[in-house]
Amino acid sequence: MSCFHLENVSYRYEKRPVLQGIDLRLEPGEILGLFGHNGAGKTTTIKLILGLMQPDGGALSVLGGQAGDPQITRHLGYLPENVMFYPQLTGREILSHFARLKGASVRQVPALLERVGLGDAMEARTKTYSKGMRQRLGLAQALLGQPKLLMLDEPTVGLDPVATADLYRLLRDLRDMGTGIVLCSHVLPGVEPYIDRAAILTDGALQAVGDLAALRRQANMPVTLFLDPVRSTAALEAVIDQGARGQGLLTRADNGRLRVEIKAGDKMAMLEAVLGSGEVADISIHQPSLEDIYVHFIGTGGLAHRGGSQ
Ligand SMILES: Nc1ncnc2c1ncn2[C@@H]1O[C@H](COP(=O)(O)OP(=O)(O)OP(=O)(O)O)[C@@H](O)[C@H]1O
Repeated sequence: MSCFHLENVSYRYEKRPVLQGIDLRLEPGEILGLFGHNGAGKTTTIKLILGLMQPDGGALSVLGGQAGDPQITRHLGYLPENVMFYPQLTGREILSHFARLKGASVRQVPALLERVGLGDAMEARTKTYSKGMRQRLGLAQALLGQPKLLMLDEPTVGLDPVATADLYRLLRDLRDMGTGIVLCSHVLPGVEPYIDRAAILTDGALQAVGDLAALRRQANMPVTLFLDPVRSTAALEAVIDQGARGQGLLTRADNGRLRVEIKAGDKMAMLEAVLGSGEVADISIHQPSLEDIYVHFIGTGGLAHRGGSQ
């Protein structure tokens, strides 16, 4: 049973379409990164899955049932982008309150607070919490009742690098125990090793979905080779020109190294030609990163998207 399945889903606020033809599925034990610029439609997608709104078109199922059904909702965990808590209550009191609202056992509260690193602060009022501590409390709230589907909106905002790494480790553990996780963000650096698949959303439409290898294929971006010559960059360049067989590669000498951009499918043939020549002392290969791919799909309109159409 999928954690959720959106088929050709669309949604409009008043008359303005904000999601169009969204096909997206999440399986248990998988972390999906949902990436997009401000206003791309990430939060709207999550709200539909939570059942807070109904799609205007298409079909949506959540944990095999209907979004918004209380029997389904109790198995969902959600960390909103901006978490606010009653300042006069302690972390333990707040989490206990949310546990009662969710119909989850209050007995799990201390262990959950320990798990998110708030064990020592659980009896302190949240007005004394730092932003990162409030974010951790929000995460504990999302983890109440061992959700089968966990959705996190910008979960690393306010976390320092150590806390961010802790969060990703925790998400991995949950994933390994079978939880389906959606991680919404526009902060891409560092997230790549922790997600199984990424979905890239712009202006309410999915541009690409898949694991990193699939996204690289879809983006069809060049691979960059950095080559250190044995004798001279000119001699090495001649080898590359020959290996390229007139394909006109983008080659640039940089600090005594050659930088070559080549289609992914031509990479191995070029490497063989270069290695066989005896002209290369060292090679490093740069594959497009998730960030490169994101920028590719967001396109040159990336800056124009900042702030969305809000
Ligand atoms: N309540 C609302 N009424 C009208 N339009 C809305 C409402 N909420 C969101 N929108 C619009 O819907 C579009 C998608 O918004 P959404 O919040 O889903 O984007 P997002 O990808 O989560 O953005 P961000 O990264 O800034 O949180 C935006 O253009 C936004 O202005």
